Formats: sequence, C-alpha cells, structure tokens
Amino acid sequence: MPGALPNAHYSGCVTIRLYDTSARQIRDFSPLTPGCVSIYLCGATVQAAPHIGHIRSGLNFDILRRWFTYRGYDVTFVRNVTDIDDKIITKAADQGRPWWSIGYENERAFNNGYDALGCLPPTVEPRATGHVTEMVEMMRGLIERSYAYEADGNVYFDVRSFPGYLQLSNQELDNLLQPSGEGETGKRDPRDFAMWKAAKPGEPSWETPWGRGRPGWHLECSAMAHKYLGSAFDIHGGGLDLIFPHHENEIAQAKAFGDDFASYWVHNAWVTMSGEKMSKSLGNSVLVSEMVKHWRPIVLRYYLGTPHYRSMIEYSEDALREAEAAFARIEGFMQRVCEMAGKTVEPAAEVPPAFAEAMDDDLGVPQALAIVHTTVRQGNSALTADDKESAVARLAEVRAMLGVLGLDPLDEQWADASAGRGDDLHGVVDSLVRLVLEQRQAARGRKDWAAADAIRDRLQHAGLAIEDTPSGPRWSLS
Ligand SMILES: Nc1ncnc2c1ncn2[C@@H]1O[C@H](COP(=O)(O)OP(=O)(O)OP(=O)(O)O)[C@@H](O)[C@H]1O
Ligand SMILES: [Zn+2]
Repeated sequence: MPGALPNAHYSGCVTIRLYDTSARQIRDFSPLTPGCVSIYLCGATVQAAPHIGHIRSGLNFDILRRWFTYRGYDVTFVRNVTDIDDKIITKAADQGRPWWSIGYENERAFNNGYDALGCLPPTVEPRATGHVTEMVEMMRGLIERSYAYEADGNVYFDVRSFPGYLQLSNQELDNLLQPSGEGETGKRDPRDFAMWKAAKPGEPSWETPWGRGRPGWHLECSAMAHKYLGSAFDIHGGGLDLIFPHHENEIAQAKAFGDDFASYWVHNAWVTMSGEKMSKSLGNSVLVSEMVKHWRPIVLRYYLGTPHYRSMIEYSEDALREAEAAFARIEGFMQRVCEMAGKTVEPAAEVPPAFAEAMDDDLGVPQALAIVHTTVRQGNSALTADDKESAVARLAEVRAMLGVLGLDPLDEQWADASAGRGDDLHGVVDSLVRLVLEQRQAARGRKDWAAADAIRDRLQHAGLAIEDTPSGPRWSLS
C-alpha cells in the first residue's frame, strides 16, 4: 500500500468535502482521529464473477482512498467479502458443488478484476464466515437489550424498538412494506428483519445459543465493521442500491448495540444498461474478465473511474472508444516528452492547486481530469515551441495527477500489467523496426523512392504507422 507522498502532510484543517447521504448534503470532512481515516466498503457477494458495475464501486473508493492518502491521511480501508448467501447455496446445489467452492472461485475472480483495474488491496478483507463469533456476540447484546428476539431458530431485529430506523433512506416506518423472506416465520412485525436464519436441511450452518443457522447479510457488515474499525469510524460506503435495506439495517444493529458507527455515508452511482442497474440477476451484465480481452485495463479504469462517483454511467462502446482516444492523447504527450527528454520524467511532488481543489470538492474527478487535459495541451504547445523545460514540467505535473487517480501508465503498477500483455517485446520490436527504417533512410539517400515507399508500405501492412519527425522517423502501432 503506498504511503502518503513525501511532501504530503496532514494540515489539521478541513480540506476535503464529501456528500453524506445521511445529511443529504455535502459536508466538511472531519476525522474522528486527526490524521487518520477509517473506511468500510460493502464488498462482493461472491455468488458470480464481477461485472463492471461491481468494480466501479471498488474503483470509486480506491480513488477516494488514494486522495485521502495524498492529503496525508493514514487510511484504514476495509472491504468485506460476503461468502455465504442464498444465491451461493442455490448455485452450489444446482451444480452439485460444495458452497464454499463457489465463494472461493468468485472471490478470486473479484480480486483479479480489482487487480486488473489497478485497485489497491484493502487493509483488511474479512470474510463473513470467519466472523460468526462476533455476530453471535452482537445478537446476544441486542437480545439482552430487547432490540432483537429469537423465533423458530431465527433471530430478528425489532424495527419498532429503534427510533432512528429509516433515517438514512428518509422513509417513514408506517409506509414501509417489507415482505418476509422464505422461511422467515415467527416475526412480531412483518417489517422486522432477519439477522440470523435457522438452518435448513443440507445447508451450511453454525452453532449458536439459538440453534444452528447462518448469518443474514446485514449482520455480517455490522459485526465486521465493529471488529476492524471499532465502535465509531469515519466513512461507510457502497452502491446506491445498498442504502435500503442493507445500510439501514446495519445502522439499526450497530447503533442499538451501542456503536456510534459511521460518521459519513458515501454511495456510488451505478453502471447502467438502458437506464437499469447492471445486475447479475437482471442478466444485463458485462463481465470484467470479458472486457479486459477487448480493452486495455488502464482504459477501462479511465472509463469507469473518471465520471463523478455520484453520476450514473450508461454503458456504451462509443463512450469507451472516446475514453480510449482521450487517454491516447495523454499517453501520446507523455511519450513525446520522454523521447525528447531522453529519460524518464519523474512525477512532480505536488499536484497543481486547481486539481487538488477539484478533488477536495466531493471527489470532483471530472473537473480534476479537465486540469490534466489542460496541462497536456499546454505541454503539447511547449513541445511545438521546442520549450523543453516547460514540456518536462507539464509532464511531471501530469504524472503526479494521473498517479493520484491510479492512471499513470508509467507507474510500476501498469508496467507490470503491460508486461503480462506482451509489451515486454516492445524493446525487441523497436530494434527491428529501427533496422528496417535505416534501410528505408538509405534507400532515400540513394534517391531510390520506389524501395523507400515499398518498405513503408510493408511496415504499414504489418500494422505499424511511421511518422517522419525532425528527430527522425517514429513508429507506433496503427
Ligand atoms: N451496476 C452497478 N453499478 C455500481 N455499483 C454496483 C453495481 N452493482 C453492484 N454494485 C455495488 O457493488 C458492490 C458489491 O455488490 P454485490 O456483490 O452485493 O452485488 P449485487 O448488488 O447483488 O449485484 P447484482 O445486482 O449484480 O447481483 C455493492 O457496493 C453494490 O452496491
Ligand atoms: Zn455491507
């Protein structure tokens, strides 16, 4: 995990502002412990491989975390894995496989997806099934204080006992119609939700004082957040779809248990298709594993990570191509400056103030990205004017900004990724192409235009574009 940049410091004064779903407005961020920020993100339910919507959520919070790190905070980032769930059990039964093998397989697929798109690993990645003891403790506390009760081997939360219920989603309990799930018998009120589900024959179960059973989704997150972040932490995150019932129920359990729980609630918008949330159950999902076959992962990161986290992204190939072209403009500038400088240009120690201001303002990545493009344009003008010093300075700034967004193609992270894609052959191809281009120069020198053109045509045919520049011919993949 990268630390804060060497020059970054925690100034102690407010800089970052975030939209807090609970307050329904943008608030100044004020940490519980000066210089530290604790974040809990609801992670994957590992019933299937990830689609790009899932990874968008991870990516938005990866950028948030990187920004806090840049601002000098010590970040603790927890992203859980829900490895027991109705759909996992059903799938396992359908496929005649153990339930845990479905979970492990998809957990690996999620981690491959997060890695491919450059999301830094969380500080902790707890699995629900490893925390049954903590869940039992929470249920015991809630039952003792009459916030919860046991019925037919299930444990329910009594929603009428907790006055703050539904504050996050701004709903009235009287208007709430929550149908009971299958097997949820013995409820005192149909709106009470299950924290623990009684065991069914043939299904995985754990021993508790109320009989064998398995955890409900909401209880898992309250118990794991408590274990890793304590009774109060800074930010709780997840997709918009989780506000109700999941986050509302997490709050009820945790606060009734005595925790202060999260100070800020941050929710990412969705990747949609035809206006609907991309979702495994709706069958409108595009898997990350498929996408990376057609698009460079860094381009996918640009596409999914640069719209504002509270704006929907309607999936479209055209928009992906635009992202690819925009990113190529940045890369082209970087390549030209590096060639001119004849060395790698290191990132600047600080990002430009306008970039920082945009990022501080509710993680304004689109505005921050506009600063990147402006800097690229200024750098290109410097190149045209042969102002080497200014071009190098602009590249250093561009690298610093892209680094914060996890989008610096010269960063080791992406160098490793591209090595796996065969870019380690770049040096070999470069030597061969230069050899051929020398032949072409020699032909031109003897005024053998036909031979020179034939060489260029053959190279073009092989998929290489040749550009004659004042410092000699340059090649790129066409
Ligand atoms: N289309 C989407 N766009 C953005 N975030 C999403 C999208 N779908 C899921 N998420 C978020 O990804 C995280 C993990 O989701 P989870 O594994 O619980 O899947 P899910 O919401 O059940 O997905 P699905 O609807 O595909 O079954 C959650 O924070 C969730 O809000
Ligand atoms: Zn959760």
